[in-house]
Amino acid sequence: MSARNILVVNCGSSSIKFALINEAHSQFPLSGLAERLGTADAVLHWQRSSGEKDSMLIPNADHRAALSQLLPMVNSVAGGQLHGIGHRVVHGGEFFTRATLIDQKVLAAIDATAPLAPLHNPANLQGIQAAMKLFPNLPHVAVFDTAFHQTLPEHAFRYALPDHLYRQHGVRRYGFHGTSHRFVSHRAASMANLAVGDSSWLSAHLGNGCSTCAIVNGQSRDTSMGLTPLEGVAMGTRSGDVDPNLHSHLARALGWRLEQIDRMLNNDSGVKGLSGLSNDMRTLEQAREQGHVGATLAIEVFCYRIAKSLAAMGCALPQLDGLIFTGGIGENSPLIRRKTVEHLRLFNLELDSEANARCIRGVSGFIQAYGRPRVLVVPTNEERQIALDTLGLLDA
Ligand SMILES: Nc1ncnc2c1ncn2[C@@H]1O[C@H](COP(=O)(O)OP(=O)(O)O)[C@@H](O)[C@H]1O
Ligand SMILES: CC(=O)OP(=O)(O)O
Ligand SMILES: [Mg+2]
Repeated sequence: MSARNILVVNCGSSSIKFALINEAHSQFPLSGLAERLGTADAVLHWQRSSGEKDSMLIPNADHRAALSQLLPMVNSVAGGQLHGIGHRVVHGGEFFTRATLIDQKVLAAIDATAPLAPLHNPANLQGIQAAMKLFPNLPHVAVFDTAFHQTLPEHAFRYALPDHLYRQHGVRRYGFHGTSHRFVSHRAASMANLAVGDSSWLSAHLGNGCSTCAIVNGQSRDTSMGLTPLEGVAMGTRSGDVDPNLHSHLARALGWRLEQIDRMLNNDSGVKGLSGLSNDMRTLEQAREQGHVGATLAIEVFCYRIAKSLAAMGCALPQLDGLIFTGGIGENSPLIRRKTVEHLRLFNLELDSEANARCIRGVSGFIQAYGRPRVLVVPTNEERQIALDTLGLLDA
């Protein structure tokens, strides 16, 4: 059998990453990114393995409009030979502990979990439905962010709430970004010459959504996100942890409705809310350089909360083999890495500033000042991991 082509579609909250992956080659024949979706600056970038790049503006395109531009391009590069499509799905609840072939029942289950991931599952579903329409005869596979965290021990996944809320209503911590935390912990182990099955890591996935994770012997043992991708550290537009009484306070004191509170916490908070400027870390870093007070504060809060969350994750580790930075911010921002690690002196962590500056734009490496504990920058590759999981399912 000749090497198979898999298209991976990763619909994030504000972006679509896509990659055409051939199982025999490490390079992607075609990959790309549609970003700033839903804004006037929406743009589609793509790149061939030859290095040839191009882009086009797609003003105000949503996920569906962006996909209808890129899917025919993918099919043509694959010479009409696509063997399957792997879709990132953020919330799989307790229904899905591994990659799953998508049928009407699976679509309904993804839809049913949408209220728990309002920024993501609807985008993921749009991606799946648009792709299924264009390629009705291909197998479509869902790979869930939540699946890797199904190994959390019960003391980590339960909230201190009445038992029936879990038993009857599934109210528990699920965790997200599992595909990324899994991928980077495998890479980190191989970079450090350690066995995945005998190593312990802290991982910080810092993108638009941000989460931390404790990984022991290849399994997730705790993670900062919970029932929904809102819990945990501060993010681009999401608040992360707040006092649970905030909801009733806003309702009683200010007369806010639930939808208003939801929108504020998911869309108008995080570094965007704090800075009053943007959710884009590049913009905030530039504004901070120019003395913008809100951007400066947003960056301070962002880094302190990540450090605090990583310190808490340390409870789940028998020892620390290394701290991994990944995601758009984790892979590209020496400033955020430095300011985060400055709060982690208690763990004997310190960065080498030259190594820290060098690890940007896809360059991986060790950035700690001394031998141990290690601090690593590891570009995530959710797309490759999703393709591997998709092929694994097609083989099974
Ligand atoms: N050079 C950079 N410096 C700082 N932040 C960056 C840089 N490049 C990208 N980012 C940030 O990465 C974030 C997006 O991360 P990404 O993982 O692509 O997001 P998503 O969660 O949508 O997949 C944005 O806040 C963006 O500003
Ligand atoms: C779960 C989540 O937050 O995903 P993203 O980082 O793509 O927004
Ligand atoms: Mg992401």
